[in-house]
Amino acid sequence: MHTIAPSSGVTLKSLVQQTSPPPAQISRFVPARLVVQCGYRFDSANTNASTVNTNGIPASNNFAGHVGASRADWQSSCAILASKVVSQQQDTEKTGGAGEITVVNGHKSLDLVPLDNNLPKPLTITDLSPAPMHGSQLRVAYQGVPGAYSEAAAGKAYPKCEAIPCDQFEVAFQAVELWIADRAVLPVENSLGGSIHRNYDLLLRHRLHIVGEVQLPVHHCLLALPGVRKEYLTRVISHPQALAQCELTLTKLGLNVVREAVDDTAGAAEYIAANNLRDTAAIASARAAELYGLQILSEGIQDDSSNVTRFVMLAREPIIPRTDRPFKTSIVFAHDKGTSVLFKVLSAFAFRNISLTKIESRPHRNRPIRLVDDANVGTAKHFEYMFYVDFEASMADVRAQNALAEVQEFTSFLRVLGSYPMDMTPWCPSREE
Ligand SMILES: O=C(O)C(=O)C[C@]1(C(=O)O)C=C[C@@H](O)C=C1
Repeated sequence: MHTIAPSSGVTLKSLVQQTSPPPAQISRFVPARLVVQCGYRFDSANTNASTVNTNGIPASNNFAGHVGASRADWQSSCAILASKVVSQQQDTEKTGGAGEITVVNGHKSLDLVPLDNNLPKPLTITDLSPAPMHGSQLRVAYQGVPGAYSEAAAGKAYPKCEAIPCDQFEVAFQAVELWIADRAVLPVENSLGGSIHRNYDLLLRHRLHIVGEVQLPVHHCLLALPGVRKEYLTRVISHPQALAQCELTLTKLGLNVVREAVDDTAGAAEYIAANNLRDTAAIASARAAELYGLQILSEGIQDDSSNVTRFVMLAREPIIPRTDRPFKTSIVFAHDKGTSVLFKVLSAFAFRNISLTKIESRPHRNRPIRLVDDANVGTAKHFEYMFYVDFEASMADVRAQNALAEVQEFTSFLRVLGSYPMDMTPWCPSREE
């Protein structure tokens, strides 16, 4: 796998104003984490998504339909984002607090840091120009910086790909929608930390299709600058999932440290190196240690040696489902009125001997609460959900088609997110990341 730099030099302003070609050189000051506050709706019609046709593939797959109503919508979204990004950069410049982690939208974010290496920089929303250079290699977007587990997952899913780092999950989705990348590889769940809810929400909001899955053994290390001893540490930083996956081990190590969340594991390592932080350690991969010149203080610090993260591969087009190898299908649906709807939906699979591998519920964004009046006891507030279900069958299998036809009768909304080959790679601890 190769990594490439995102299409450099395209400022958000130039994208919005459609002016002259981008400058060849961008500033060496790159945001370790440029936090873009994506409060806009990219495609408001998404939750009324596609209908299911006879082979189970969502009928609507028109590119223009993916990117909001028009290019003007996209540009005005960019203009709003541009002003937020610029004002945020100015704030950061004013405070100039390298070494400090600030809180933005409830998340810790890292300040601008000078960086002098040749590693590809993560795509930010400002890089999303729909004029990619198209080589022969598959371009695969992932969230994080080089050395992130997601980069390893991209390489496992597409061994000869060009991996494109993105600073947020949202940007990875948009990179595919805007043809900057051909695929995105994003984590959806971990065996210790559970679901990555953000990606479930984004799967619904965007119109990409799941075309595969890949499971990556995740082997965490505690990293610090060369010469730093564990006793000197006052803080451990990492992705919230990585902190969760090492929670018990960190306590057992007896470190007197605060734990702080950042956007990705390798980004934490990069941040320590860039700011020469001798009191801070990162939880990240051995590859991140190598890339950012850190030493490994402890290896295998995840609470379970068989720690594994499941990633999905996303594309603009669905793949044609087959029956000659094990397939999985992912759907999302919302309740219709009536009783025992969830039971009825799950029964549609049980009666056909189709195994469910996962069920996840998320708040129904358009209708989070339903009020039910009872004359005797008052008004009850019921939470409304979107249910995500994975089941072990291909949409080419008539059992799955019949099950979904039945599910459609009980639900107000149903979308097939993808029907794709299951990752059947045998468990092999020696190939841990
Ligand atoms: O931070 C990284 O290195 C990532 O690739 C993200 C991520 C995640 O989102 O779960 C991926 C795998 C591990 O579970 C920990 C973190």
